[in-house]
Amino acid sequence: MHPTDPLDEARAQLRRAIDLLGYDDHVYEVLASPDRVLQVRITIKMDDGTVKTFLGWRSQHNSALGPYKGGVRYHPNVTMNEVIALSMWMTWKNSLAGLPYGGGKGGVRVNPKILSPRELELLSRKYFESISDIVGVDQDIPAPDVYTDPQVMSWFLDEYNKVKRGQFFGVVTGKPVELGGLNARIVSTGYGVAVSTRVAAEKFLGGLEGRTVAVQGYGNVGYYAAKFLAEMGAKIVAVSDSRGGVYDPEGIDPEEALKVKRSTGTVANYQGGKKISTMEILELPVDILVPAAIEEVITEENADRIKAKIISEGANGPTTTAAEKILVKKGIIVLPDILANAGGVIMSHIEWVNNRMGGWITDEEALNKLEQKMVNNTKSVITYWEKKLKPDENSLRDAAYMIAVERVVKAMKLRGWI
Ligand SMILES: NC(=O)C1=CN([C@@H]2O[C@H](COP(=O)(O)OP(=O)(O)OC[C@H]3O[C@@H](n4cnc5c(N)ncnc54)[C@H](O)[C@@H]3O)[C@@H](O)[C@H]2O)C=CC1
Ligand SMILES: O=C(O)CCC(=O)C(=O)O
Repeated sequence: MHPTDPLDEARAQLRRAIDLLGYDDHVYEVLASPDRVLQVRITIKMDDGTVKTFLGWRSQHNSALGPYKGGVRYHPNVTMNEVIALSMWMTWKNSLAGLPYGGGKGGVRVNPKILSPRELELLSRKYFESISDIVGVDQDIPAPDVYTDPQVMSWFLDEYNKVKRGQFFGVVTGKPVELGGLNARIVSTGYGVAVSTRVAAEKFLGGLEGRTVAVQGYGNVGYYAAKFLAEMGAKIVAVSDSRGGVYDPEGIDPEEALKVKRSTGTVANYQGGKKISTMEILELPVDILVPAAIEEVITEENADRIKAKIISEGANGPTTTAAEKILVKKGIIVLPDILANAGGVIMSHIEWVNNRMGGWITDEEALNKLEQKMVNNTKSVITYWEKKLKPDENSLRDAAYMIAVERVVKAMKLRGWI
């Protein structure tokens, strides 16, 4: 599925940061592998009476800064190495965001779209029961990722509370409001992408007003990124999902595109404009490109044909290391995933703190906090890049990684681990 193993990509990024920071090889060795990966077998009885087995994983990469934190992905192609890579990216994302969390991630190799609601519930409960010994409010806190949502989080929470015989509402985030979640969590990753993009557009494009945007992937992150970017004055001209996309230079209404996706299964049926493939969307003549679907879509093969001036990574790992070298040469600004899509986990942290305090923060307060953090973090990464690196040789990812890795290494040293 991936041109290269995502774990190789994650390690190449780490290697680069370690070299730029001038750290010894042993620091790379410590961080190149997760602390622990648990593989679980999930067997369920399907509605038709057959018995099916699925594999799942929870990878805990590093906990120097705090409990492991990161989402759970349900996808037919997910692999253990992908989950490990995603958990490593969580370590850097949480560190860069200044959150008191380490990095973790989970995955189940399944196509949830073909499961009945009962089958999905059983699978979710069994997965969480199987990992319940290594997760916990102060240990490892899962959340939603691709094809998991607040309902799945509710089953996770309930299963954990049954197994542990208690009321541990902070064991997962991204829950429905009735179970201690925040409505703001749903919009938070896409909102964060939009805020970070706005800051970058102000700096590099003279503003966001009227700037054209293409969004690949129209799920939680892609839709809300499109919605908020449009509200901030940008013009959405292309959207796509796994079944295809649409390009209309006259502009696309994000709400209408969502309605079309909900009623027909894909945004490709949006009326007007022209149909495009989900890979063609990456090469359109737009100001801003938001990959918000899966890993490794911007590669050595297509990087040279990318015309956007800013790429804002809603997805985790959409750009390969080889592709990024080409983009840097072309002067394209890449807002790296660990910066641009941190809004979700920042909001998760607000939810977790609120659960632990028995608090009642409002969505408005939570979104204001999120906006502030995204603005400050984006500005800090850009300033670091301008002051300490060579913008014609180094990417913003280099700057983001250096800040993030340095914090983790300092914490490991303080704790006497290295
Ligand atoms: N949900 C969250 O809070 C966060 C998600 N992310 C990342 O954002 C990305 C998207 O996640 P969500 O929006 O949560 O997932 P989602 O399940 O809500 O949506 C995924 C979207 O991607 C599309 N898609 C799947 N395969 C595709 C392909 N090959 N080409 C084009 N589109 C494809 C799907 O049709 C769907 O529209 C993932 O990389 C995820 O790890 C990152 C940070 C937080
Ligand atoms: O909110 C969380 O903890 C999960 C976020 C996540 O999985 C991600 O940022 O990729």
